[in-house]
Amino acid sequence: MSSTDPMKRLSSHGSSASIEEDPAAKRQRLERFVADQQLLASQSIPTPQTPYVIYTQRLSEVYRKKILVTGGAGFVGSHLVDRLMSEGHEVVVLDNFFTGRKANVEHWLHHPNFSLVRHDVIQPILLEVDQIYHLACPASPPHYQYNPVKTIKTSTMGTINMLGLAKRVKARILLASTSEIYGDPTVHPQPESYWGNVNTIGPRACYDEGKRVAETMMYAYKMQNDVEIRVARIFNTFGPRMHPNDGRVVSNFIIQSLQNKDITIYGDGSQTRSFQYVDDLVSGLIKLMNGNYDQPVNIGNPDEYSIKEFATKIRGMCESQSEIKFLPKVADDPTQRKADIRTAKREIDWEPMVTVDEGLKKTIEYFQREVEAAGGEIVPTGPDAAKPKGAN
Ligand SMILES: O=C(O)[C@H]1O[C@H](OP(=O)(O)OP(=O)(O)OC[C@H]2O[C@@H](n3ccc(=O)[nH]c3=O)[C@H](O)[C@@H]2O)[C@H](O)[C@@H](O)[C@@H]1O
Repeated sequence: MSSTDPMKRLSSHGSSASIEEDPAAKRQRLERFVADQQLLASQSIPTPQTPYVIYTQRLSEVYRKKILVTGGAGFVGSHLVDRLMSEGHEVVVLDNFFTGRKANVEHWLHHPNFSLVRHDVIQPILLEVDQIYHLACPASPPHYQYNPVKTIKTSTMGTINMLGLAKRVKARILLASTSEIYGDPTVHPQPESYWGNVNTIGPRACYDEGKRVAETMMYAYKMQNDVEIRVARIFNTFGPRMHPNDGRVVSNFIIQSLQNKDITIYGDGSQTRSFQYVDDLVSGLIKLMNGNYDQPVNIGNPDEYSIKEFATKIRGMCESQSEIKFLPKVADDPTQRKADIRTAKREIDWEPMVTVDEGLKKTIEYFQREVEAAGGEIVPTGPDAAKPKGAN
C-alpha cells in the first residue's frame, strides 16, 4: 500500500541515490519540493506573453467545475481561461492552433487544474465536463475567408460535436456567436430581436451563415434534447493577445501607427463599429453562462466610432506620424454596427466597465512589446483572405 503522506511517498523514491544524504538535509529538500509544488498549484508562471502572475483560488469540490473552452488558446479564449483558472476551476482547452497560440496559455501548462489538448472540433471528442464555452472558430475576416469550407465545417460540425458532448454529459454549453449574424444591418443599434441582413453567397457568408446555423442548432438541441444552452452575440472586441497578423482594424491601426506606416482604411472610413475591451467580454460570458437566461444576448460596448475617427484616435494615442491611406472598400463590409445591450443589462446585470481609451492604452502597450519581440517590424495582414502567420 502506498503511503498517503506525500513526504513519506517522496522519500521512498530514488532511495539508492540518496543513501549518502544527511536525513535532515533530505527532509529539508523534500519539504522544499512539496512547497514548490504547492506554490505552482496556486499561480501562473510568468512568460513573455503573460509577464505577470495570476493567482488561483482553492475552490472546494462543491463549487469547483470542470470547464471546457474550445478555442481556449485564442485571443478571447485565453483571457476567459485566465479568469476561470483564477476562480479555481479545472479548465480543459481544446485548440487546433490555426489562429490560437500556445504562448497565450503557456503560463498555465504546469498547473494541475489545467489541460491543453491539440484537437480540431470538427472531430468528436469524449470528455467529462460540467460546462462548455464553445469559442473555436477563426474570427478575423482575412482568416475565416482563407479556407471558407473549413470555417463552415468549424461552425456546423464543430458545434454539432460540442452539442453532442453537452447532451451526453449533461453539460451547459455557451456558443460564442457574433454581431456578424446581423450582416449589414438595416436596424441601428442592433437588438437581439433583429433578424439580420446577410448575403448568403458573399465572402463573409462562411462565417456569418456558419454562426447563424450554429445558433439554430443550439435551440434545436434545447428543444429536442433539453440541452442547457447560452448564446452570446459578441461585438468587436480588442485587447492584449490579439494576433499581430490578425488583420482586424484595432491590431492593424495600432501596428501601423507604432511603426509610422500608412494607416489603411478600407472604403471612405464612414462605416462604424462599437468596440469592447476583452476583460468586459469575459465578464459577460461568465455571467451569461451562470445566469438563468437562455435567449441570445448581445455582449458589446455601445461606444460607436466611424473607422476614420478611430484611425485618428489611435494615431493620436500612439503619438504617430502615420498618414491615412484609403483603399478600396471590402465586399459586404457592414456599414454600421452598434450593440444594443439592454438585454444584457436586464437579464444578466452586465455592462462594460472599461472605456475604449483605457482598453486601447493596454492594447498599445501589448503591441509595443510584440513589435519589439518581432525585431522591430510587423507587416499587418491586409484585406485579402490570408493564412495566419507566425509561430503558434
Ligand atoms: O472584431 C470583432 O470582434 C469582429 O471582427 C470581424 O468583423 P469586422 O467588424 O469586419 O472587423 P474588422 O476586420 O476589425 O473591421 C472593422 C472595420 O474596419 C475596417 N478595416 C479593417 C482593417 C483595416 O486595416 N482597415 C480597415 O478600414 C473594415 O473594413 C471594417 O469596416 C469579425 O467578422 C467578427 O466576427 C468579429 O466579431
